[in-house]
Amino acid sequence: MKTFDDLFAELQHKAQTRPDGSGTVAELDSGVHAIGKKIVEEAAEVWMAAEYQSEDEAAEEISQLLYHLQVMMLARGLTLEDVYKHL
Ligand SMILES: N=c1c2ncn([C@@H]3O[C@H](COP(=O)(O)OP(=O)(O)OP(=O)(O)O)[C@@H](O)[C@H]3O)c2ncn1[C@@H]1O[C@H](COP(=O)(O)O)[C@@H](O)[C@H]1O
Repeated sequence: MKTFDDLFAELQHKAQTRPDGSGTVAELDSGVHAIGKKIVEEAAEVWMAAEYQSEDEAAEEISQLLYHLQVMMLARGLTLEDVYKHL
């Protein structure tokens, strides 16, 4: 099973190698403003799923929010350590 750290390493690699067809590369190219809007959209989906949908659906929405947060970290040049030091 993929962990948060595994996904971040995968996304870092995608950002560096920029493979064709990568949604991550496309999202990074869309910029911080667009990524921020995606985070807000996904956060709302987490809220709605947590209130009205199943546990699995809520978990899926949370995974998508975590993904977009990682894309934002990459867009801003942040590492896992930069974030973890605040936990
Ligand atoms: N974990 C994710 C992941 N979670 C969410 N998403 C993106 O978030 C979208 C989900 O949003 P919604 O369900 O709200 O669907 P949507 O609003 O219709 O989506 P859009 O129209 O906005 O694309 C998906 O379409 C993906 O674009 C993800 N995209 C990629 N990953 C993983 O990231 C890695 C790299 O992916 P690529 O860069 O695409 O190769 C792979 O391991 C993927 O599994």
